[in-house]
Amino acid sequence: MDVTYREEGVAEAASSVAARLADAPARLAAGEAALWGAAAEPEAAVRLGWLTLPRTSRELLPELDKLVERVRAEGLDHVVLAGMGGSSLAPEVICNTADVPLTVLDTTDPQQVRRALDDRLDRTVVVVASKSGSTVETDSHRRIYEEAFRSAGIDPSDRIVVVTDPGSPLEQAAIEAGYTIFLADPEVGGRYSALSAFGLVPSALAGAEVSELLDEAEEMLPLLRLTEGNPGLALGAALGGAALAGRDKLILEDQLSEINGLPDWIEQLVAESTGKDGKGILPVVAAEPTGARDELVVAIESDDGDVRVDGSLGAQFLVWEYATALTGLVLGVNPFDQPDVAGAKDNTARVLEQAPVAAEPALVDGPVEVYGETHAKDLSGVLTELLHAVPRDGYLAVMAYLDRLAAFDAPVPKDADFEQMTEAWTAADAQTLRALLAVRTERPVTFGWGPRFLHSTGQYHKGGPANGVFLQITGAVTADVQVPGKPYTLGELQLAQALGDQRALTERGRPAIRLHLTDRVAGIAHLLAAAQEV
Ligand SMILES: O=P(O)(O)OC[C@H]1O[C@H](O)[C@H](O)[C@@H](O)[C@@H]1O
Repeated sequence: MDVTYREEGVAEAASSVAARLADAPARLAAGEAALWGAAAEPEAAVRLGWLTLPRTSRELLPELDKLVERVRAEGLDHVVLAGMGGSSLAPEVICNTADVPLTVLDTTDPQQVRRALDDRLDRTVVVVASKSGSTVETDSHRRIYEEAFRSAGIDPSDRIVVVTDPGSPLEQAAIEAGYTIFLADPEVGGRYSALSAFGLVPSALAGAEVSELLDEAEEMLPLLRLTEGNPGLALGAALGGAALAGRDKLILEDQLSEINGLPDWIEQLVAESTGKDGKGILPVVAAEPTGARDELVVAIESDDGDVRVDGSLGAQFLVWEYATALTGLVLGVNPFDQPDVAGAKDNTARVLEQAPVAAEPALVDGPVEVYGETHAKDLSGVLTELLHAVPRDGYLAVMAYLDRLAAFDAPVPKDADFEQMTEAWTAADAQTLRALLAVRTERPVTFGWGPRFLHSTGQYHKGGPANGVFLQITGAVTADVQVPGKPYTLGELQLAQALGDQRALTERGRPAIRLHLTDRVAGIAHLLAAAQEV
């Protein structure tokens, strides 16, 4: 694994924190929880298990091999993973990189959940992954799949595999239901769990060679003890040193990498670990560098950045975790907690408990309703206003509570080639808004699918520097899905999550506008057209 500084400023920034990090490798190797200060010590004391996962996770392999064999023998070839944040981001990268199919359910969008349910239920195995065992999205997916299996005459205990921490409410429910259970190491936090049962179980079921990941990570262990030639130290010093020097927007480039989708995983790790106490590093995924003075560009396997990081996927996981833990040390934050995630969750619960109040939109422009404080007269005016509201050192976050696969439903001309298909998908994709707005501002524009991002950048939005401006997108639900045993549907939960987060943001004085698409397809087209008029 190699970490190369390609720019003088980075080398200087890294060396400016070298003294502070000098004894960190030895103290980390000794598992010293006091490294991050007295306030963080109790949490750190039960959060350093990731340092030994390349060895300890091998215990899982025999049991996992047996499960994979059984599932194959039964002809179950559709693997669905229900899990949020740390419980699904690593398997997503592992499976994309290994080119094995995995359906990730980290959404409350009824349309997207229906897609998964309608896909080969008779050949589906579902991994329900939740460390805490109490995450509402994952609990809903479990209930929905249990009912779907039963209605199809399938015994859920033949099809549901649970990954959770010992003693969680999910473990209890799984024991009662007779599900196959993999217990994870409770001394590993969610976003540091790539090489634990959370990363390995779904990936192995989907067909990835997970023991190779452990080999790749294990090769790093001796290097991570060194003060010279330690890739984790080199990366942590660059991230932390650059952030202290004002370069706290981390542009992640992976266009030329054979690892597929690592920036989404890094995004959660860095945003949740550093974005708190008004400090932190904002990861920016899928964006072009703009050359702004607060940017640090890290490129995976390419020369397109200020820092170049080369290495296998298993090595990348461990080295980024190590680097992030050190970055927390440099910034003076606890890299193992997520103090501002709970607020949005509490607000969601409150919204669900209240009788629905029909709020009046501030403005309606075609199929798009605008909620929140605005003086604009139309949609492009709203977008202009938001862009102008971004502070000099700030960012705009676009958050779409929609079906992330909907763009692929866009009609493509008959006999279309790949380029024409891509054009049709891009024109129907909410993500395109990010790129359209990015060319109209000097500041970074991020994009997240809701509620997925709530378990990732959501922490930074609320806990990090107060310089974000927020644009939510929600959409009308035409075919909702009831959550069995709960008084709400997925559509209601999804909207409550958006409203809950909007409240959490506005309570902190952050500008937050919600655009509601009364017709999803027409709404996206209208919104993208409006962005082009800005
Ligand atoms: O694995 P779970 O307990 O379901 O948690 C899933 C996610 O929930 C929260 O949002 C945390 O902030 C994340 O770090 C975590 O990965």
